[in-house]
Amino acid sequence: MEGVNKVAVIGSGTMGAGIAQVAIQNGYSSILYDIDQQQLAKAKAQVFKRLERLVEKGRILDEESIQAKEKLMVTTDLKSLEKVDLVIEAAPEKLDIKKSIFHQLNDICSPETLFATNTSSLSITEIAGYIQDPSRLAGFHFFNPAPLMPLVEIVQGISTNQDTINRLKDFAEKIHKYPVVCQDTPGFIVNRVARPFYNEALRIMNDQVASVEQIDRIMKKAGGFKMGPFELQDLIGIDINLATTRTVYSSFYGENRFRPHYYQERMVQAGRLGRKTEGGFYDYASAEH
Ligand SMILES: NC(=O)c1ccc[n+]([C@@H]2O[C@H](COP(=O)([O-])OP(=O)(O)OC[C@H]3O[C@@H](n4cnc5c(N)ncnc54)[C@H](O)[C@@H]3O)[C@@H](O)[C@H]2O)c1
Repeated sequence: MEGVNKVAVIGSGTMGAGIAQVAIQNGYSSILYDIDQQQLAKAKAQVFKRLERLVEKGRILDEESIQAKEKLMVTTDLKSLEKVDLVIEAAPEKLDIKKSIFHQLNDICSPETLFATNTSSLSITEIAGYIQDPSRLAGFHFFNPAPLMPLVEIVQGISTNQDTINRLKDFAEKIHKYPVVCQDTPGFIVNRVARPFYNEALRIMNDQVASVEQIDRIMKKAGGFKMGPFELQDLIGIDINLATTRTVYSSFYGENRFRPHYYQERMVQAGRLGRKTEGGFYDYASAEH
């Protein structure tokens, strides 16, 4: 089977914009699709700005930035994905949204198209069931920020075939990521390991043992983490993080060690989702954080 030449990314939010940037920087013509025209324009501007910053810092040449920009197309028309070789879906972490997207893509794309989902915690096996041939869908899980984080988990659902895994591994290497193949278990590897990092920090904060700032500082200074659990929740998006915790918890049939903390839900109810809303556990509108 052929390799990947043309890529589409579904959803132009935190992850989708970053994934599209990675693809165009590595020479892949890419279509970035979203239902929200304004968000698409914002994502395109963000990607262009990040490329320009890389030129300023001397990390890439001006010519490379220009070439990358030329490879990005944005659209709100799903039918323009007809001729792509690989679709990476990075829409919100809601099963019904992903279901509707893959149902439509199943009819739009060729039977050779590879399908990948960037889901953090939903079942790959279940999502694969939304297309006619579930063997050609796998998880392709980037980490935030996608242009910087080297790891990609390639998640094999029960029906995913080896050819799909091999083609995704090959693509991951071509975009200079480090692929790790794992099976379709709740939270895969990283998000399962990371649950207590967030949950226990929320409990410590809510029990007034230490403040948000203190916990982050201790985890960085004493624990050697690049970011503390609250800074990381703000970066990821508190809604996205809560959705992941909920799914891991229910997928393990309510195992207590994965139980979400209600304070995280309160933050979502308050609309404080983190950096994307200019406020979460920290404020971003005014502060230099
Ligand atoms: N945020 C993270 O740190 C992170 C890390 C790894 C994986 N993920 C996963 O990546 C996916 C996207 O997360 P995100 O943080 O980028 O979300 P986000 O909320 O930042 O962006 C989602 C985007 O999808 C768009 N969208 C909504 N409905 C759509 C539809 N029907 N079709 C196409 N686009 C639609 C929205 O307009 C928005 O631009 C989720 O599955 C999430 O679990 C997130």
